[in-house]
Amino acid sequence: MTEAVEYDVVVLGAGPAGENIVDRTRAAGLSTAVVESELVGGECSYWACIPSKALLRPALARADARRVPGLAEAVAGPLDAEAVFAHRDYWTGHWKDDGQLDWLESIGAHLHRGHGRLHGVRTVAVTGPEGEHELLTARHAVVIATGSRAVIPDLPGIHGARPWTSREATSARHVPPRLLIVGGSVVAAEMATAWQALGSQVTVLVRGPRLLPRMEPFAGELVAEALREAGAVVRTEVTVEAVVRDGSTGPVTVVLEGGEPVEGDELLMATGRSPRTEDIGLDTVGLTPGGWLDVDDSLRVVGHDWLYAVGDVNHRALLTHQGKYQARIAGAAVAARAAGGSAGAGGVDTGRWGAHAATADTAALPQVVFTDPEATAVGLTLAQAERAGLRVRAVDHDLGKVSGAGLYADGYRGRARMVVDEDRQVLVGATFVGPGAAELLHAATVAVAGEVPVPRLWHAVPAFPTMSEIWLRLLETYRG
Ligand SMILES: Cc1cc2nc3c(=O)[nH]c(=O)nc-3n(C[C@H](O)[C@H](O)[C@H](O)COP(=O)(O)OP(=O)(O)OC[C@H]3O[C@@H](n4cnc5c(N)ncnc54)[C@H](O)[C@@H]3O)c2cc1C
Ligand SMILES: NC(=O)c1ccc[n+]([C@@H]2O[C@H](COP(=O)([O-])OP(=O)(O)OC[C@H]3O[C@@H](n4cnc5c(N)ncnc54)[C@H](O)[C@@H]3O)[C@@H](O)[C@H]2O)c1
Repeated sequence: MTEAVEYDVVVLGAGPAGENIVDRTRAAGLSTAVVESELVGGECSYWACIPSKALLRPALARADARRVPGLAEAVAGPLDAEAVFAHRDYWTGHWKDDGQLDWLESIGAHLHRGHGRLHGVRTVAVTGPEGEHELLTARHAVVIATGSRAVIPDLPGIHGARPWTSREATSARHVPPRLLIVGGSVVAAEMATAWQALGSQVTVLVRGPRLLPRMEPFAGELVAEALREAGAVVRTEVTVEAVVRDGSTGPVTVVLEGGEPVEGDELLMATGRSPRTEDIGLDTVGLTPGGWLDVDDSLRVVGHDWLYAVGDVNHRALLTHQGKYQARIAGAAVAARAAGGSAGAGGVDTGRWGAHAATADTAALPQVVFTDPEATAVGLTLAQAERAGLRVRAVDHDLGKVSGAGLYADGYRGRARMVVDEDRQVLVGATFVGPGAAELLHAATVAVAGEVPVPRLWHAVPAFPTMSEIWLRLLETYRG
């Protein structure tokens, strides 16, 4: 081990959350090093958001075009899978991180390639690609941004069956004739949409009663309906008991409870994530390896005033934009504390919606699921608001009844809901499901995070004829 190199801040993991904390702490004038064991840009850039959206965009564009009179006939044919893969490969930078390295250099951050582990308080040990060792110390903070990985449940036969995880599902170079997907949440719904459009016969095996269980029930129902119309099989309330695959290239069989076999050519396990914390030296600072990291609202690990955790690893919200938000908040908090501010005193504001509190993680969390139809939501669902003890009223409206939606697509199908806190007269949640609904979401995020009073929303006039007129219909329904 060579002599320790000292920085103000050391970041473990250069995914979107890690990159953003580097950016914020550098902007505050702190010296920052980041340790990365794979590719700078993280899961999101190479095996998650970016490649999945590159695969989905042609599928959604074709679905939209097929609903436009005068255009539908021109897009009746199959997608050109090779061209779609080439588009995906371009967006992942062909799984090289050169572009991100240029950016790190341009902001004066130091990259240490290798596997990082905590080595006691404010210290990180790095094992490089050739087995070389480095020791980094941090004057102010160490930030853990090591993300998450796919979980494969321990079913009989599963490992010999070489299932796909989200990594293979986003980077595959061939279209399997039959793709089985186990899971019913976001990865399952998006990958079913993409691969069915690319030409696979997709079967989704959902343990629960519907797709997208964290959203309003109508979201999963509309997405399942559309998947079925596209030719996919969506089965709910089924339990997978075992997986069988003989040989290296043969078909794979999923055995359901009761013994029913379901055969496919590939199997995607879209069954959730676990934190990458089992081998990052947590035990050297009194924390338990392998778990999600418990943080306060300024993203500081509970009980450690020098240790922060941002992004998936803290389990507050497993979304890129939210990890980046946390990184902006934590970066500002690290800088304020380094400048001498302390909690409750000058410079550090950890109150609700304060500069150093990630309040939106719990009060205004937005998500877009890029299925056909798109399923988008911010804040609380009706059920979540009721569970939180709020006195709420939900109002729904058919999105297809708005002129903008009708013009967008023939036979437009979609639905919207807003959840109003009756005591405070503000929105605490909103959901829009329909083709093109992704771009409706941010207005709702502003209304929820801004706690805009419902009477004031009447003065936010949506342009005619856009889909945003759904806001007027929701307000009218609410007024009765
Ligand atoms: C298929 C799929 C699609 C998704 N699509 C979206 C989407 O459209 N929108 C969205 O908001 N979210 C999406 N997500 C979620 C999103 O990918 C994650 O929330 C996001 O990547 C988390 O960022 P992160 O920086 O916390 O972690 P990661 O992106 O996982 O990055 C962590 C980095 O840390 C590195 N690392 C780990 N351990 C060490 C160590 N010991 N030493 C050094 N380096 C280490 C890793 O190599 C990695 O580069 C998707 C997820 C999946 C699986
Ligand atoms: N567009 C987006 O924003 C986007 C896209 C993809 C992923 N993500 C994020 O990535 C994270 C991971 O997504 P995900 O869908 O992999 O995980 P998830 O945790 O959202 O859902 C996992 C699902 O798998 C099911 N499951 C678990 N074990 C099972 C088993 N043995 N048999 C059958 N079903 C089982 C669970 O019931 C659950 O519904 C999520 O937090 C998601 O928000 C976001």
